[in-house]
Amino acid sequence: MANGRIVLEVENVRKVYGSKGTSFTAIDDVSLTVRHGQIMCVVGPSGAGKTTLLKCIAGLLNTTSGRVVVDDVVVTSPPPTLAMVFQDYQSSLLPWMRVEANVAQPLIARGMKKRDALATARETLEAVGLAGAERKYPWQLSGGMQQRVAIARGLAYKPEVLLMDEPFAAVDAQTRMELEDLVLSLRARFDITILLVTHDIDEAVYLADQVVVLSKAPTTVVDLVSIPFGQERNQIDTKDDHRFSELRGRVLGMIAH
Ligand SMILES: Nc1ncnc2c1ncn2[C@@H]1O[C@H](COP(=O)(O)OP(=O)(O)OP(=O)(O)O)[C@@H](O)[C@H]1O
Repeated sequence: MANGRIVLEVENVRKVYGSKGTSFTAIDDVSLTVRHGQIMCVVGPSGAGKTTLLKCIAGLLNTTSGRVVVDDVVVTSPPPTLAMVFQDYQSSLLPWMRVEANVAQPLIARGMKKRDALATARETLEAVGLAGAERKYPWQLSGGMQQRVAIARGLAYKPEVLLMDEPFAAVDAQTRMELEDLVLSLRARFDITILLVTHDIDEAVYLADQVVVLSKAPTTVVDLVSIPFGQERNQIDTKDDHRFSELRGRVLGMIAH
């Protein structure tokens, strides 16, 4: 895994909002390299430019300078091999569409036949633990289940890279742990690469192969911390490992200063 090919490169990205006089430098200079199959977690103080960075990677915002390369292609618009899952699952799902239609809709928009899109949607819903919920409406599901639908929607068109922006910030602690374990299982099942922004240092250390620590704005990379737990992790043993608390302390120390 550590030797996987590079699927995402952020090269000296700088992002300045506004224009002269009222400009604000959100990102000063950030470079990252993400390899196939990795989970990379991005942490940093509030306002550190984490969402700005994800939007630049997703092709939703232009960089001021520097560039993002996904699958060897320089990003100038949303890359077809990349999907994004947001914290606010309610606004990413359409309330008047059944769950399976919510997942199928982006596939149909890309030209897949409706029947095939629905079949793929059902398969993906099964993979995120939602078999049986296909014909429900999003508002009939719990918050955690709605976020699973949003994840299925991102996964259904088989992206190379999944970007997640604080995906579990709006759910309770128990659901959060279940969703974290879902992320670990999806990495293995879909053979994807994941870049996840979180405020939760425990979550970052639990999920990541590498944790990127950002400074406050104007943002730079303070450190890149390698996490040595491999692919097999569980909420009890991994968090009981003495290295877990050491790594958490190290990351927290960098954010607090
Ligand atoms: N459209 C915009 N115009 C001007 N400034 C902006 C804009 N969007 C974000 N900013 C500023 O850029 C900085 C980084 O914002 P961003 O949302 O990327 O940070 P963040 O690390 O995701 O924050 P949080 O952890 O609070 O979610 C903040 O100071 C924010 O106020």
